[in-house]
Amino acid sequence: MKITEAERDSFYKVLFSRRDVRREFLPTPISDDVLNRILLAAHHAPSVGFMQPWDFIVVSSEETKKSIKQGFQEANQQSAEMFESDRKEKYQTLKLEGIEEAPIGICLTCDRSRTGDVVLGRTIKPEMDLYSAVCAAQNLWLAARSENIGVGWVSILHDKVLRKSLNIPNNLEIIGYFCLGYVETFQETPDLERHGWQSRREVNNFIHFEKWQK
Ligand SMILES: Cc1cc2c(cc1C)N(C[C@H](O)[C@H](O)[C@H](O)COP(=O)(O)O)c1[nH]c(=O)[nH]c(=O)c1N2
Repeated sequence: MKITEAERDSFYKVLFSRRDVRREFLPTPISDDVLNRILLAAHHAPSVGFMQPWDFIVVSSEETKKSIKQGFQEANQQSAEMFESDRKEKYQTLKLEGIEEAPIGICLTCDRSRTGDVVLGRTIKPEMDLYSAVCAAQNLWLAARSENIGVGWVSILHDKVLRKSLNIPNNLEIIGYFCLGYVETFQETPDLERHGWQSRREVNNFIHFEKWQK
């Protein structure tokens, strides 16, 4: 199956207009059909040895979101302390989650023993299963964007908060917690760039030919 030029352009449009969303969420519900398409897209990510090591825990309960939000607030305070003066002040002005505003949260986990101990492709580099689960995260993010749904990855959370709130067994690795919701608009530039925290760097600085160069 060949991709037409128009389809290619649509794909890049989705990819380049994807944003990490924390503040623009609308309360509009996400239908089961839409959610299922997004989760199916995530499930079609590549995975080492075709392990498919992921689970997706879909959260819509306000009470659960509240307990996760509380965990975020604690972790965020702790995180702010790690930055020096000016940076710390700036950090405290950033909005770094949309846990309660987003109609749906999804926690992505990785079952490192899903297909046994010895896995094709993971024999030498054991972290490959975690990377596979992250591929599912990216698929989810892009599929959501193609549905005009914003996604925000919240990693300022201790695992124990998610384990307790979502009943996640200790043998599962927690990859991430994602906030999903329709948005009024997708910003053109990342939040961190618009708020002067970090800008996009020039891609040519990171491309090397033949050998790595300083
Ligand atoms: C693994 C991981 C973890 C996080 C993020 C991303 C990724 C990949 N990002 C989002 C991040 O800040 C964002 O992707 C960059 O700023 C670039 O912006 P766009 O995603 O292009 O909008 C993120 N953002 C945020 O507000 N709170 C968070 O806890 C996190 N955590």
